Amino acid sequence: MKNRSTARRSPKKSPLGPSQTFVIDGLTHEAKGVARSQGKVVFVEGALPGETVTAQITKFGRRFDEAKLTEVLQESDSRVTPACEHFHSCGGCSFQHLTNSSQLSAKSDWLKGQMRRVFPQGLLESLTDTPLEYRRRARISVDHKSQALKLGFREKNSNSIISIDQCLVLTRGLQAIFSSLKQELQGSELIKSLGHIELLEDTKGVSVLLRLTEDVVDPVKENLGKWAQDEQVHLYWQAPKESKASVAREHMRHYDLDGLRLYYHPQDFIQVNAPMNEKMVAQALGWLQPNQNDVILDLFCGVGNFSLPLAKRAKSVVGVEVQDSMVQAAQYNADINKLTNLSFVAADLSKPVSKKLSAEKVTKVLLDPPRSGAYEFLQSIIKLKPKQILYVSCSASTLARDAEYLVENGYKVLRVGLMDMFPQTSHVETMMLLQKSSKSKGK
Ligand SMILES: C[S@@+](CC[C@H](N)C(=O)[O-])C[C@H]1O[C@@H](n2cnc3c(N)ncnc32)[C@H](O)[C@@H]1O
Ligand code: SF4
Repeated sequence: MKNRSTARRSPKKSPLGPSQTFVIDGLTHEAKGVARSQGKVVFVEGALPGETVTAQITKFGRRFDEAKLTEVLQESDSRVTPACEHFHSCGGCSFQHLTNSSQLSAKSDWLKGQMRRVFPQGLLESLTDTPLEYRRRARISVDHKSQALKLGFREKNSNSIISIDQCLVLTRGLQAIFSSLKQELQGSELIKSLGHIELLEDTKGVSVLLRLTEDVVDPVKENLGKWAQDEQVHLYWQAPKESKASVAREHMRHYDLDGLRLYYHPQDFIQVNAPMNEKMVAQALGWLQPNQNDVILDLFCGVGNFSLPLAKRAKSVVGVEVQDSMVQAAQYNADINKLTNLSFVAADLSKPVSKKLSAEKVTKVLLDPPRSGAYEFLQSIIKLKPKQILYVSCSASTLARDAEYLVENGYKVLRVGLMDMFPQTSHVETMMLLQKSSKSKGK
């Protein structure tokens, strides 16, 4: 089976051209306005459909050019003043100049386009929650090149770090800790030994992980320890040679979901938007309708975010995950929540899995792969002949590719839902329910 590529070639860099006027008639999913000039497409960052703007070409390409917005001559009704003062320079958000409803319709139009082959007539459902203060995890970069302390995020279209004072998509708890930490680190010796900082907020509280690039003497650590005590924050230190911080069982993090408690290492994957995660898991349960006859495979299961809620309702669940440590955390979560119909397997799903994943016939499969999708494992899923497949995806293009393969192999797309897990950014989370069509029984 050949992996079908979804990549697009970028145009070559060129010096700025003269300012030109463009009429914008579309929007890419990365929030670039689309214009046409002398038969060629031009992407204008920051411009919106319906607007007339002036912009300078920054990159000339064979198929399309890219331009930098200089002035909006005629403004769209969907344009708003970005809530965050860093929006124009920070690479974290791309949609803050659009009203929330226009962001959602732009994402929805884009998703419909991606789904046109597998769900041509289908009505897209959508799940939303608060547009700001939703991120419970952030990775803060540290700039060592500048004299003044620079803690922040990557600049738009660049690798440079810009200093951030307040990030409005972070939970309130993380916003407060970020500014307090920034103050605390002013003039601290620690800065020169810091790779990056990870902020995290969950049911247990707020924590700060410091990735060290060189060893630090105890008094320096103790100073920050005092700050952490005052702020009631848990500190984790990742030593220079560690690929993951060493964390004792009692210092594992946890979050609550569906009446369950899920433990995880502070550097394990968890869904970053807690309210949306609750809604997403509830929707997955509503669409998949697990019942006492169901044997369910939860692929790319992490620490059991879907597996445990499914196991509360199904006959049995098997979770599969590549990282051994997450498999152990997932098994611990099953045990501590007293779920005995749930087991976990460590396996790399980008390769054929030699072991049998379930002793019983699998009736339903849930999969939630990383951005690259699950193309390599689709054949194995088809062989299991599940009645239903629920695909959760953070990349609509790989989802569309994988869904096409499943449709070619006897599945029908019943429902597609957009989940606005990352408001203000161009990222879209999607859920798709597929059912084995009755015609494909022999396959
Ligand atoms: C998008 S996360 C979803 C995790 C979980 N379903 C959740 O909701 O928290 C994808 C997960 O797939 C795992 N993963 C990535 N590549 C994998 C592979 N090749 N085989 C199995 N698991 C993989 C990651 O470690 C991560 O836990
Ligand atoms: S990621 Fe944070 S700092 Fe950056 S633009 Fe978005 S809200 Fe502002």
